[in-house]
Amino acid sequence: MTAHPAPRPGRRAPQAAPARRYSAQTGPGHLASDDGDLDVDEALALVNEAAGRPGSAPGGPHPHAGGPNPGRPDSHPGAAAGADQVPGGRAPEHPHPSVPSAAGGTAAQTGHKKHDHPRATPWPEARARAAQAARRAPRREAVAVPLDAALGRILATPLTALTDLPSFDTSAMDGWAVAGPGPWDVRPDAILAGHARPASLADGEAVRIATGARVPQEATAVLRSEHGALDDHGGLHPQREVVHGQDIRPRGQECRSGDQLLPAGSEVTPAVLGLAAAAGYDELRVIARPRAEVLILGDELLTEGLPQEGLIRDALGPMLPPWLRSLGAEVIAVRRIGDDAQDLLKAVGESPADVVVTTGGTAFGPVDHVHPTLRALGADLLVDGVQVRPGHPMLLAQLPGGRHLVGLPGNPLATVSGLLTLAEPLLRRLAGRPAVEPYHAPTREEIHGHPYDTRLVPVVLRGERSEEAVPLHYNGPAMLRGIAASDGLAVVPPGGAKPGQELEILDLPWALSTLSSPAAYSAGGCFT
Ligand SMILES: Nc1nc2c(c(=O)[nH]1)N[C@H]1C(S)=C(S)[C@@H](COP(=O)(O)OP(=O)(O)OC[C@H]3O[C@@H](n4cnc5c(N)ncnc54)[C@H](O)[C@@H]3O)O[C@H]1N2
Ligand code: MOO
Repeated sequence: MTAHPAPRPGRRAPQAAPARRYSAQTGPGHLASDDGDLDVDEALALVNEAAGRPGSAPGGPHPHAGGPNPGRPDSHPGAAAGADQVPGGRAPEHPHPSVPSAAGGTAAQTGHKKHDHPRATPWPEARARAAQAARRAPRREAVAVPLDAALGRILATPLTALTDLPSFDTSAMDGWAVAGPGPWDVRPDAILAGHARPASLADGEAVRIATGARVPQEATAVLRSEHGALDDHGGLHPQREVVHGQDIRPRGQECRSGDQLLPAGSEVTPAVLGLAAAAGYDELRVIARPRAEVLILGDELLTEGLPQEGLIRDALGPMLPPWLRSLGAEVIAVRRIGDDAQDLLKAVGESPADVVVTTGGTAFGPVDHVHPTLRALGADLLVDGVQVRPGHPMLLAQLPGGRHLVGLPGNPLATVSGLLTLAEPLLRRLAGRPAVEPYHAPTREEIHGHPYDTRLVPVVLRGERSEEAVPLHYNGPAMLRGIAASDGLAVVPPGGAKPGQELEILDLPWALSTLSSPAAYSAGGCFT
């Protein structure tokens, strides 16, 4: 993917609604820091401050934020908007028939006033609640890790120089260290990088020196090899004017011992690793990663081979762990639970994870055990359904002890929707990572909307500066074909979007990395 348009300023999170509670459980939760390390919020505030943006939670007030859900309908054809949809109203170019959108207008236009899921939370508020849940979670500890394990982690303490840099006066060039005005008598020895303190240099003397070597205290300049000429008697003559101090890097030029190089809350990038090593670090104190356990539900899932006899391949076991890691989590286990209520209860109840992520079983079918499990455990339902398509049965609960459970719907694109809506803000915050700045792009085509719910539609970003979002086919809840070829998900407000309308774009976590390329689009265009 190419560069994004300039991101819009961050937005503030609205006040979260009170949690719906299965039983009288009190959430734990504080983030007060009682030692020198910063807690996650403090670190985030610092990073946001350094970046000149207001403290923001993902999915703050949203242009399409609905008010409280008006009530329960008997039924409405708009529910079909959760089914396989065709952006722009065009027929999909694939052999499987799609259900055409029945939600081509706003709620007012279609006469629908109610929602089929009475407790569903508006999409922007669901994101804000997930971020807020992380703020109330038990404080994340700081851990010391060796440099080679710190990549991608978040600094729990400022990176403070443990030494002056450079730590001695250094030659910036290969040439001669000279003392006083030339010509100079050249000494026979040479000073190389890594050598201990060099012999002193008398006025009128020069000595060969390598880049990075210690400059003798008496040296007044370094003359580059290409700027000096040797005569037959060992005399060195400058070929151009020599300025006092030239090509000497004085000790402490970059920093003094104790200087703050980076604030707490910074992400450890390869460059930060290099800086930390140069500044004397062997290990870094970083925010502990939230531990996630993935529970894959469903008796119909195969882990290898071709789908057969009504069984299908598990698409989520391979997809979720790397996705969760890219959001800052440590994935401690991926378990296949099947459709057994007791197994699920035991697995969730005994999980040592900070965040249990389940797939499937969120709806109300005969073997959908997530709700009964949460009820049995006395969990607080923070989000129970979201006004978003696909993925509306997704949920977020706080388990006793302050752990969280993200219930992702089983339809694979609905799973992605749940990941971006609930898991992303929760894990990002728990991991101490700053919220991603929202950005927008105009849609090239009309995109049909759901009458009341937000839609998340896979798009590619076109144009030299990725300034235009092009919706992709194969965006049905059970399909991954569109998302696999996409740069991100467009947030389509209830009622849909007209050509040219600016839409928020949710990045995929790898979209900005070197893994990303617009090749999927340019390779054939069969997805749009
Ligand atoms: N009566 C209603 N039924 C359903 C509704 C509804 O509102 N009323 N909502 C539908 C929507 S929308 C979704 S999304 C699903 C959510 O269902 P669950 O979370 O309970 O998921 P399952 O029923 O277990 O599975 C749904 C679907 O996804 C397939 N699946 C599950 N796990 C995987 C996996 N690991 N890899 C690939 N595919 C997976 C599963 O086979 C089903 O086809 O509920 C609708 N029903
Ligand atoms: O439409 Mo469901 O929400 O398939 O995800």
